[in-house]
Amino acid sequence: MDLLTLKADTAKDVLLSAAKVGSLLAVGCAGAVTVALGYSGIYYLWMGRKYRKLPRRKKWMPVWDAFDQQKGEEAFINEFRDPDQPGEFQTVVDMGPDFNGNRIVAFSDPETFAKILNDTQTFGKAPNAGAEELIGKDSLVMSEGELWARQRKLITPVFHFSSLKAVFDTMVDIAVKDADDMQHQIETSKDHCAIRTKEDFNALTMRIIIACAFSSRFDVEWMHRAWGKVFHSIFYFIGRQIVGPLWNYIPHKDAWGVAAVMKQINRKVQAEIDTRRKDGTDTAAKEGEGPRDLLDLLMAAGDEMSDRLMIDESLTFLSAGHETTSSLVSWTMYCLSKHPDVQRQLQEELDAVIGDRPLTFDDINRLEYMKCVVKEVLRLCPPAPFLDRLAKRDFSLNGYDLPKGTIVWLMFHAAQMDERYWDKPQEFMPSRWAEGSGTETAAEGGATKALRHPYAYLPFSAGPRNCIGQKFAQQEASVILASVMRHYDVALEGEDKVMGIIEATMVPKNLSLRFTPRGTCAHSVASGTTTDGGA
Ligand code: HEM
Repeated sequence: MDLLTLKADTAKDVLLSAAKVGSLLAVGCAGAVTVALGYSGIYYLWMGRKYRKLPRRKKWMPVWDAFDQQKGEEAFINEFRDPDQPGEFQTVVDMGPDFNGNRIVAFSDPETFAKILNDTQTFGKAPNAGAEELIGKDSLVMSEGELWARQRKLITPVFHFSSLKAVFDTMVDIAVKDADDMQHQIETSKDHCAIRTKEDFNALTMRIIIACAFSSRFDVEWMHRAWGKVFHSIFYFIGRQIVGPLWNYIPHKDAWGVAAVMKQINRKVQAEIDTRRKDGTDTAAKEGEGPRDLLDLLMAAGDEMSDRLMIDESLTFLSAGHETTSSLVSWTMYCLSKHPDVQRQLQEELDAVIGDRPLTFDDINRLEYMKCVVKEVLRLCPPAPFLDRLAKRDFSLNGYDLPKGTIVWLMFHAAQMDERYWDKPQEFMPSRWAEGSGTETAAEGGATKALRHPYAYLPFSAGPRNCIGQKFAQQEASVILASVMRHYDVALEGEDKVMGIIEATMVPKNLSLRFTPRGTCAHSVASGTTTDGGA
């Protein structure tokens, strides 16, 4: 009996002590969190005084935009319009704090873009924990300083003219096969049309990058679904910024789910590189037996590149190489569906330049009107509407002295829509790019109109860190457009509910397009908005 009482007393004591320790820990943690929050608050207010002279955005916290995706990119940039001159944009706006506490300041004028993009000592890449994990912090896109410079030098030849020429036939084969699939759908559907959405163009550009960069060695359907999961999950990237690596262990599809998919993608790319090493195909490419694809070129680029870097660059090709181009193709098809006369002019050019024979590499350069159409789409609906940079030291811009740690946003889309630099910026006018129209920038070899500024048009950014894959993307978009538009008309399916929203790029939400053989569908090319320049 005594023994039992003793045992019960001991158990009670243990429970009481555990409860005491527990409450002490809870109080300790709460205290630590309060002190940390208090300290951050004071620090934030202290730093905030450095931004007080800046014009503030009406809705101050950019954080809410991430949760408020439905309003679309156009509504977002319209908030920056100058209230007194609605055709122009405010050149500088204090956006408020980012998720990690850094203050965001948005700039919208070309002069400032030029200063920021060419000063890599002051403005570095902005931190993006999720993206770093996805494509590696040492990859060309994410790295900085000497590591970046070395990689840029090594990778530049991968996108040389000769490489683009080498992958041209592969691009054409895949685009033609897709156009043939459309024909099959048209013949078998009761409406005699083929329907395409943004997802379909996404699968197509994924197929092309997997063929050009990895000799079709990955399962396209799987890769398309896997990247789709990652890109559609904005909360993964927000969660990683706020919570850090612990976010990857939270049992939710936008946390652990995305982290697991990214690991699988990584493993597949690693396995492909290992296989090439084992089979000796990397050595064959190095010894001049002819590289088959972009990964071979990368592996032949030099022994300086570790396996890890090779994987990171391959992941960059896969991610940057399909989502951006599919946005460009989707937006172009959308604009053509809204402007039947532009569509007709493009088709007439395709007939005149290519006729009935297969598309060749030289044709792409001769399709002048198509180039104008693509340039205009990149101005009006840019897949990369803005960029961010982190200030590595104190800086002065637009008459404001701002501190190290500021995140600067470069609002390319705003400058591309600003009346100070563009005639009727709201209108889709491919003809503004025609030679002799006076609107080409100096960088493109044309005359610079007083109205224009070379940094008022930056779909691929500019300066040392401009897009290395821009020629590849333009070639790919041209091949797809030529292969489809020479045979089919495009029209919107149903009402126009399309709006640009930001995922990994700016994508057309609610896009559904109807393709019919040329001239067979009265409402496709014969109706709709009528002018090059219509609203
Ligand atoms: C329409 C298609 C594309 C658009 C609009 C686009 C846009 C951009 C932009 C704006 C940047 C600058 C990013 C920054 O500085 O933060 C960039 C960088 C980059 N892009 Fe593209 N891109 C496209 C297609 C491609 C393709 C097809 C590839 C590769 C296959 C590619 C690979 C890269 C790489 C590696 C960088 C980083 C360059 C560096 O930091 O040195 N891009 N792109």
